[in-house]
Amino acid sequence: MTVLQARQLSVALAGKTVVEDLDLTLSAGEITVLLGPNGAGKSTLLGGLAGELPITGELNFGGRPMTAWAPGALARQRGVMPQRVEVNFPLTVEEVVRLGRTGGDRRADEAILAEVLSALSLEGLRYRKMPTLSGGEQQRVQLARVLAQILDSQGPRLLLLDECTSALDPAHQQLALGLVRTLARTQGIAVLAIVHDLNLAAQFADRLVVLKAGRCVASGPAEEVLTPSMLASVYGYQARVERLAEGYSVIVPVAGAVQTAPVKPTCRQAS
Ligand SMILES: Nc1ncnc2c1ncn2[C@@H]1O[C@H](COP(=O)(O)OP(=O)(O)OP(=O)(O)O)[C@@H](O)[C@H]1O
Repeated sequence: MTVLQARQLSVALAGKTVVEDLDLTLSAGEITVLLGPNGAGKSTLLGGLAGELPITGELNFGGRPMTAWAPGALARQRGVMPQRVEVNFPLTVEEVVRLGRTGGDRRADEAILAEVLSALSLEGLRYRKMPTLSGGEQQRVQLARVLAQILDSQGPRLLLLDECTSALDPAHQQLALGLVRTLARTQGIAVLAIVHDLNLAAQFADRLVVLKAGRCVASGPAEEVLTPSMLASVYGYQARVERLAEGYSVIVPVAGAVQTAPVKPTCRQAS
């Protein structure tokens, strides 16, 4: 089932069109990973889909134009995790996760709070103040907040995740993306996630969309899209793609392909 459909979508930033003419379909239960080099327009696209940046073109969510949705309803159906969230107020972990709840049924709020804290190994940090947490701990709290926002809603649901595992150690990356995948599958949530780690993308994506200079240059299943020629042409990255028995691929940099500029001494040597 299609949850989000964009046709000929363009997104502008500071008066400049950064993402251009993009067609995108996100389906219930699927994780679509958005790849592309730094500055390709990935966060800008997410900002456009999240309603934070001006767009042109067609954007439908749950079969209705995005603009037809009331803000309160959208908040229960669409969770957005930006790349950087700084919490400088002395809020506790549980207070931040509660921010994701729009209010209503208190018993449901408590149950969801306990569920997401447990699923992201945050129970022991529940009463800690945010500014005292490490970067990875804070990132897990932000993911918990976004999940708590939409978990018990009915109807079409969408998660937009901008590098939600960039600060996590490998075990917590597996925990977080494994949880997102399980929730997507069991609750029919459509997920669009920006992931720079190609191995995580290969492991967790049902579909990849590759952006370069604001345009989609490839899309499809990882085994079709993640090829040495795509990595070379899009990233200028020389790598092998090895298929594992587990059913996904790992990307291995080609030895000796790293180009480094010679470093010239800029300081005069002390004589
Ligand atoms: N506030 C801004 N004003 C003007 N240009 C901006 C602004 N923010 C970002 N840009 C530019 O827009 C382009 C796209 O940025 P965007 O953050 O969408 O890229 P990205 O693909 O998410 O990159 P990264 O992988 O580095 O996070 C970049 O060239 C960036 O320099």
